[in-house]
Amino acid sequence: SSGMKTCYEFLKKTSRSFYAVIEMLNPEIKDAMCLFYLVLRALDTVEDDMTIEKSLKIKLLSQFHKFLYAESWNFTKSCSNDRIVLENFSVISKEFRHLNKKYREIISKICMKMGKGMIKFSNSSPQSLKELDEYCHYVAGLVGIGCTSLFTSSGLETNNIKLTTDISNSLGLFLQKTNIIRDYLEDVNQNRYFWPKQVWSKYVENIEYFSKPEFSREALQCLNELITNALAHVSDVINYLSAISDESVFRFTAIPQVMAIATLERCYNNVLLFNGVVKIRKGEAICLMNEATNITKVKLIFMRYLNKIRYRITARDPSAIQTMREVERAMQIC
Ligand SMILES: COc1cccc([C@H]2O[C@H](CC(=O)N[C@@H](CC(=O)O)C(=O)O)C(=O)N(CC(C)(C)C)c3ccc(Cl)cc32)c1OC
Repeated sequence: SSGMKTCYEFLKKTSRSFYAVIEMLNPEIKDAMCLFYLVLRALDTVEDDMTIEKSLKIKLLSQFHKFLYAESWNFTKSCSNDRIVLENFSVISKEFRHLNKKYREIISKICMKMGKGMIKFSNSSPQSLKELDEYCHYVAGLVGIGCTSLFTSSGLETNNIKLTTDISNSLGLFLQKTNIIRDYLEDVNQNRYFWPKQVWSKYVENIEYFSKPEFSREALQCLNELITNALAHVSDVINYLSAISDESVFRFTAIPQVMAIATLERCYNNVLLFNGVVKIRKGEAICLMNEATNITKVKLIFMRYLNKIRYRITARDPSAIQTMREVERAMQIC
């Protein structure tokens, strides 16, 4: 339909690389996944927009799942780069209402839970590793759980006994923690602090000090501790991908995960993260997209990056033993 074509245009504008990945999906769930992504992007845009007055933001987050059924609802007061999905939300929600009921129920339930979780963290960022897991569950783990429900309810993935809520949650946490680790400088520059205080306060008095050269040793120690925490999810990621049977679902799910392990490896013990953005090169990303076609190749990709991290672990790093343990545990699964 023309409405769906417009939605794919929105997807292309909000995330070129993810647009390419969704394009590969089985036609049975392609539209549902495109709309799921756009609806989540709209919700995330509300949460991210610091110009929206607090009480209005809380109302929007708690009501969001109902806007899916509010025919003409749009939000024109956002100044975010992704405001296009809010200003044209009525186009997205119209297509959403044409989806099969089983997909609509999954998407609206995830939005309701995510909105509630975002409200819970609207006044304070995660203070501990436990709160970081809780926050990441709300903004990313629920996405993994929602995607898994779409895969299984579509009939494309039948052995859903292995695709449990817990390991689906881990896929989201692995991606979100990698983004939080990678985006240290961008977030701190916007006064957004996702690195838990209980961790960074072991190394410095103020998280901004990590960008000062005289604190680069402490910065690296904190960075390596957070990367070690993220690596604990790798075994769930590999177990999840091992249980996928549909080829297009496999690629759609595996590509972001291999990007994440490559990003974590680039970030490990890398002081450049505190004064610039550490991203994998375009060429490497394209290679990874083409390589992540089956579980054997994905295990080899993970082994390659886990080995590169292992060779860079230095004995004087306080997390060295824990990092080695997580890397070896992950390598055993691969
Ligand atoms: C089984 O679970 C999944 C299977 C496949 C893909 C994703 C996951 O991958 C993208 C991949 C993506 O969107 N990558 C970005 C690159 C970047 O963010 O740097 C992009 O391509 O723009 C991603 O990052 N997020 C955002 C969250 C991490 C918050 C979940 C995301 C947002 C909405 C949806 Cl429907 C899906 C995803 C899954 O979710 C875990």
